[in-house]
Amino acid sequence: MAQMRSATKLRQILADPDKIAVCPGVHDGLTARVALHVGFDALYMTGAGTAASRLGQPDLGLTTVDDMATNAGMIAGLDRNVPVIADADTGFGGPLMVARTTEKYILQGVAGFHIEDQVTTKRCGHLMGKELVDTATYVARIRAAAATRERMGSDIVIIARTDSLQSLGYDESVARLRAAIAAGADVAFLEGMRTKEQMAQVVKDLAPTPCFLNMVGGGVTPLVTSTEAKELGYKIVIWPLVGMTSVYLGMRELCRELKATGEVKERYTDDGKIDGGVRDCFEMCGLTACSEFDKKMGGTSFTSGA
Ligand SMILES: C[C@](O)(C(=O)O)[C@H](CC(=O)O)C(=O)O
Repeated sequence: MAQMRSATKLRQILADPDKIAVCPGVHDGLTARVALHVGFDALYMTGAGTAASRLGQPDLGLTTVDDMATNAGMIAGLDRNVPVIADADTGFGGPLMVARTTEKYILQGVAGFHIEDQVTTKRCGHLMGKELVDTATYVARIRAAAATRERMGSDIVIIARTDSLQSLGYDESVARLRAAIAAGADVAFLEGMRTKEQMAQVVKDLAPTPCFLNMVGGGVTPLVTSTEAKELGYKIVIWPLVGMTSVYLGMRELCRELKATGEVKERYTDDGKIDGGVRDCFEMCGLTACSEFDKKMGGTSFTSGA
């Protein structure tokens, strides 16, 4: 049976008045596997986490389109039933480059992606000193993405992000989002909101276009629960740093333990099993499914178990 495209699935969530896509941020195969295992309807591939995990660098526009598209595609391929929304930063250049970016994201099986109006040497939306391109340049990026979607017969969800709140204020940001919607964006993302009033207002001002909410721990936007986000009218809420923060804290804890004591003690579940040991991690990544597939296909690598 043909599988429904992940973008179509994401569109169904957007169209369902009872639903909101709650997306943990993931940045690699393992963080994506954990999020899938816990059971989310959609995932978010964070650019910040991709820069940190693949390059060991902060979110300053250092990743290339191939860093991002390859990472997004690997994550999207782990479970094609779960749509992946991926960060596409500025689209990585002018209209021609944005078209290439869009094509790559579509071919990688990404369900939705966001493009913003920062200059190419962008930075995290929650840092100070962001610089913007003008509205015409921004709209050309969105138009190029929409034209590429059309040319490829794709229904990938285009999310227009604006970073203009910081320097140009609310009214100009809403005007930019309206212009992006007119150019073919499906979803609006006002980055760096500072008050709950703004968070409520933008949903009303842009209705019926669905809105996207970014919950960054330690960022400038007040954090609300996913239930509150839904009550405010948001259709997608991302928690982009879930993967990056947990790897950072977990890695730091175990490194400190090893440095201080010369060993890392086993962790146990409540029922006394080793937690997070080698077998657990491999199972998380599909060990049993791999060995069963091999056997079913007539392979012999796992006849004596694994
Ligand atoms: C959403 C975001 O684009 C990301 O890369 O995950 C970042 C998150 C971050 O750097 O804190 C952003 O908000 O710019």
